[in-house]
Amino acid sequence: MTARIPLTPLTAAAFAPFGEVLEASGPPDRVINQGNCGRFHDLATLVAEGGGRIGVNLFDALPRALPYTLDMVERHPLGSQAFLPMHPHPWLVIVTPDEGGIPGRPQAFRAAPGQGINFAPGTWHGVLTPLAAPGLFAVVDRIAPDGEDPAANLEEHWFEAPWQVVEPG
Ligand SMILES: NC(=O)N[C@@H](O)C(=O)O
Ligand code: NI
Repeated sequence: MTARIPLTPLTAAAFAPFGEVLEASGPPDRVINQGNCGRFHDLATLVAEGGGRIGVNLFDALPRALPYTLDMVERHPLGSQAFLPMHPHPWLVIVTPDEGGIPGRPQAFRAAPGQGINFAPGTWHGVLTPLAAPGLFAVVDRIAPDGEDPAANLEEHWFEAPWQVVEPG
């Protein structure tokens, strides 16, 4: 029997050990543009160490279906990574704690439409996982310096036995 990970709602509190949730909830930090816009200010801690710099990318990812087979997680020791959906659908965010350099039990969150996330450096996570098309995201992460070994900022862990991310209940 494959180990099952039930989906839970994405909240800032639950995600806090792994990074930040970016969402326009509650009153804005600032009202700008002659009162026509609410600014939710400075929501993510962006990190690019080791000679890298912060950059903005677009990811167009194929949608996945539930139950979702999680066979690998990865992490980026030198930089943060933010996933900002450019679509109105729920999507999947998977993280695990680090247990002496090895991923622990995964946690799977259903991100609501309008919720983005920022992984702190070194956070074990599943790769970008939309649940509907278009799987279009802005991704703000570390751009490596020319000539850097791709392994410098990408560590992968393949599970001996995959996990199944399932609907709760
Ligand atoms: N490989 C890449 O740029 N994306 C991954 O880091 C990911 O988390 O999707
Ligand atoms: Ni990543």
